[in-house]
Amino acid sequence: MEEKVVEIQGLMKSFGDLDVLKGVDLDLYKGENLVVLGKSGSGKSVLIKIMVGLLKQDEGSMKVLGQEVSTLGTKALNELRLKIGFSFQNSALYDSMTVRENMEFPLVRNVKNLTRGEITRKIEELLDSVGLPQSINQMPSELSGGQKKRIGVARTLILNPEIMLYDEPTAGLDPITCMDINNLIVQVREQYNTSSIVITHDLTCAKVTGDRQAVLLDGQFKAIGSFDDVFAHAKDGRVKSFYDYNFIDS
Ligand SMILES: Nc1ncnc2c1ncn2[C@@H]1O[C@H](COP(=O)(O)OP(=O)(O)OP(=O)(O)O)[C@@H](O)[C@H]1O
Repeated sequence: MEEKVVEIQGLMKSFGDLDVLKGVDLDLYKGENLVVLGKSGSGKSVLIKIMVGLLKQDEGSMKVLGQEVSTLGTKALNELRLKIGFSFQNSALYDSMTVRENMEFPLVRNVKNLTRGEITRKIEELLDSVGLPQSINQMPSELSGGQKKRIGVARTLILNPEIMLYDEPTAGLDPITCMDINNLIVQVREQYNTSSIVITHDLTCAKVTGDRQAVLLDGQFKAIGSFDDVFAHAKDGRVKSFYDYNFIDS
């Protein structure tokens, strides 16, 4: 049987009168790229925050790597978070640090007893994987938006996460750079054997990167499956309209 790295069952979360998650069920399998689609305000970030223990659900279960997140204490939660790589929408590089310093930062903070040589080798290997070995001494301000995203992904990978979370990875990029980032997401899974959740509004990104698509609508996943199953044969009008309103270059 396929191993589940995330298991979500009956998850509910409200803020006052606002019911955001109304019984969410979803599994992420080891080694898969799962795309989460949903319009703005549908609860995608709330779901991710519950996954990394920044918010607690009202009801239901969120198991990550076999552990019920809401029951974890600070130490166990910090250990779990180290296994989850979060690639932010704006790439979240420190502007005052070079690429090398940006990459070193999570390593020095979280991994003890690494020699200078080991740190440099690791940084060079990852910059190579994202196709930017020459950028090591550059400042973020000298990089394009797409290059910053690549460095952001490389920095996230430096702690060998088991799960990658990509938040709007192609937002604000031109179509060719979007394709580069989509291909990078596919490559990362193959090269590092990560399991990933890709949050996006971009259906081309969804199609290229996702093994499965999950559409969050009205507080629940209304459709989960392959791109064609979810969209080509969409029965729910709201899932279909999500497709119809997006440009797709297929
Ligand atoms: N801490 C909070 N307190 C109160 N309401 C919140 C809180 N966090 C989120 N919400 C509300 O929950 C709803 C879902 O928000 P969420 O950020 O998950 O949306 P999203 O799907 O990630 O949207 P986007 O695509 O725009 O990022 C929104 O109506 C938001 O205002």
